[in-house]
Amino acid sequence: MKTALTIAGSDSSGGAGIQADIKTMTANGVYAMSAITALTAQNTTGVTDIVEVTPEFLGKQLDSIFTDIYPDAVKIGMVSSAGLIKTISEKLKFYHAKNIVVDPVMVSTSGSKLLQDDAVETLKNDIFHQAILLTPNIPEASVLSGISIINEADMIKAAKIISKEYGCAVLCKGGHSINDANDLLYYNHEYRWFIGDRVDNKNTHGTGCTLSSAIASGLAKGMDLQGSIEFAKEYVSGALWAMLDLGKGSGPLNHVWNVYTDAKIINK
Ligand SMILES: Nc1ncnc2c1ncn2[C@@H]1O[C@H](COP(=O)(O)OP(=O)(O)O)[C@@H](O)[C@H]1O
Ligand SMILES: Cc1ncc(COP(=O)(O)O)c(N)n1
Repeated sequence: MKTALTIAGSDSSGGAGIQADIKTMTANGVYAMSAITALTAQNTTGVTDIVEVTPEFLGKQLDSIFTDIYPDAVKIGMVSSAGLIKTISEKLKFYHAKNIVVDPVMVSTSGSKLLQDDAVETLKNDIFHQAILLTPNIPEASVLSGISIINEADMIKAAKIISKEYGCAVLCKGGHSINDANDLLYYNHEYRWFIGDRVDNKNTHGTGCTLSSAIASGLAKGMDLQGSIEFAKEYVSGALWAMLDLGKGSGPLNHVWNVYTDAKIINK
């Protein structure tokens, strides 16, 4: 069985973060492991508190994982603060981690800050150049490129700037755009759109986490980057189409829509 690791924060409501990643990897036939950066007290309406682990403890989680069950791919999500990012960077280098997908999580759908302001520079300098792919959403791509993004041409411009700066592929996700949910991949002077019809579903908590961990699952299974993105986009669209409706706010996706094919039965 192929293996994947998520380095991210825990979401007590199970829709985003570590929980979304483990569900995604498992539903797609990959053995999932986790190194937790922070615990969030969170539900579909918002985040009420965050407790970070220490960099030392995060380092021990990563040592335990890499010295035993080596991951075929690594997904990085909420990393919270500079000290934790430094530890992640050192350990990934030390263990020659491969197929690293970085979702530069900054703010939750519900509006809470998940990355400290002074940690953005550390994330850029210490992690990005180790990645095969960065998956910013539109607000994150805007912060990282320094340009405002209001249309698809801006998405291309922003992805190009980020890709040139860090020497890796960039997938600018279009979930926050007013048009269809089209995602833009830029790498090596070339770009490609991954087209997705917008699903009319207010429950989008965890879409970004789910997409990046599905991409990591594809890479772990030996698919190439574009094949992994195609597969991940289909998986997220299916999880939205399944129309799970839980919680009082922006609810979670149905991560097992592809395992139990009758969505009506599992949504009961
Ligand atoms: N309503 C929607 N219908 C279809 N796809 C969506 C919808 N909202 C988001 N997506 C897709 O979900 C993935 C995550 O995108 P996005 O929501 O922009 O990320 P984030 O959760 O990081 O803000 C992307 O592939 C995006 O196109
Ligand atoms: C622990 C954790 N990690 C990531 C997200 C972002 O997910 P979303 O943008 O869908 O709120 C989150 N809400 N919580």
